[in-house]
Amino acid sequence: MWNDFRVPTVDIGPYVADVPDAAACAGVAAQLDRACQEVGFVQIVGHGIPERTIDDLAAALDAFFALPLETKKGYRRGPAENRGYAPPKSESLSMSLGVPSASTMNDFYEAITVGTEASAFPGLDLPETSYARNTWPEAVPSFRPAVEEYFLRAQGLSRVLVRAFADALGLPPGYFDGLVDHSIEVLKMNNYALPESEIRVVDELTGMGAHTDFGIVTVLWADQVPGLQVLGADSRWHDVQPCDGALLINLGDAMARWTNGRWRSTIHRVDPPIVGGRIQRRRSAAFFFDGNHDAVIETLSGCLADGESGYPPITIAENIASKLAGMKSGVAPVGLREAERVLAADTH
Ligand SMILES: O=C(O)CCC(=O)C(=O)O
Ligand SMILES: [Fe+2]
Repeated sequence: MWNDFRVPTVDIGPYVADVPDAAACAGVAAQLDRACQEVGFVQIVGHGIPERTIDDLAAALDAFFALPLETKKGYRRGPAENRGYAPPKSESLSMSLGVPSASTMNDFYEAITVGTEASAFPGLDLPETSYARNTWPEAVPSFRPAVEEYFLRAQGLSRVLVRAFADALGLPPGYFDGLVDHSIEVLKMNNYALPESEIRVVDELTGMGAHTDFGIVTVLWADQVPGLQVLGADSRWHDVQPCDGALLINLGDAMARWTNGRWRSTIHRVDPPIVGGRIQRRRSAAFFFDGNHDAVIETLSGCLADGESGYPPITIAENIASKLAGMKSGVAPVGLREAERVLAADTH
């Protein structure tokens, strides 16, 4: 495996501080700019999210996924609503890029998803499609408070990150604030586990298919079980595991579109981690900070190449809807340039 690849670590502490120090923030912004151009994945330390909050999230996730499958299935929602429980093999992430998986089998993760509801913004009359009501699993009473606490923290960190991104891109301070003040936010908690009986077909199994994330930035908590792989600029897949105490972040489609590809919406996937012939259970929680549903993503003037952009304007909600249709219903979006990158990647 190619060893030059590294996910840079950035201490976001100066931006989280009560009284930010301008020179320290400028240093952080410069590091972010470099990391976002070269890799599109960053390990964030100094994020200020208490260890206890993260431990409680992990415990909530464990308690939920330990429920019997039939109980969990009671929390399913329709394919147009990005909420509730998704059983193993009910979704295919590579189809969000329009790329069918080689095995034609869906991804084996199971997930439960919650997000910001329209009722959080009573004056705005937000559409239920992007801001659907949540289904909380009442069978695990500790789930909701633990997940809500983490959700608020991840939201706070995302808001800090987009302020740092504006600085890193040389934009006016707070440039993105008006585009994220009623942001679509979704926390997708993933469990990669399989019954013993299914392990024989391991060659055909995909934990989560290759995809880019749909929004602005994702805050990704993952345990340290291997499996996550990132497609580097060298067209090879690289294993990524978070360091102790770090949260991964990665950029989504909106950032690649705004910057005309200067910043990378990095393709990633999850392979089944197999140790001693057994699939190891792995858990993650991806907080997607997607931006206002009605914000138009149009390439920043400073990022046009000879006045041109490779990406036509699109609203945040339109982009997400086309991706979800691929992932949940198999309706492939067409002509996505990232699909070519997946097809060109080294197959190992
Ligand atoms: O499980 C992981 O580490 C990645 C999850 C992910 O990429 C996603 O939910 O979009
Ligand atoms: Fe992802």
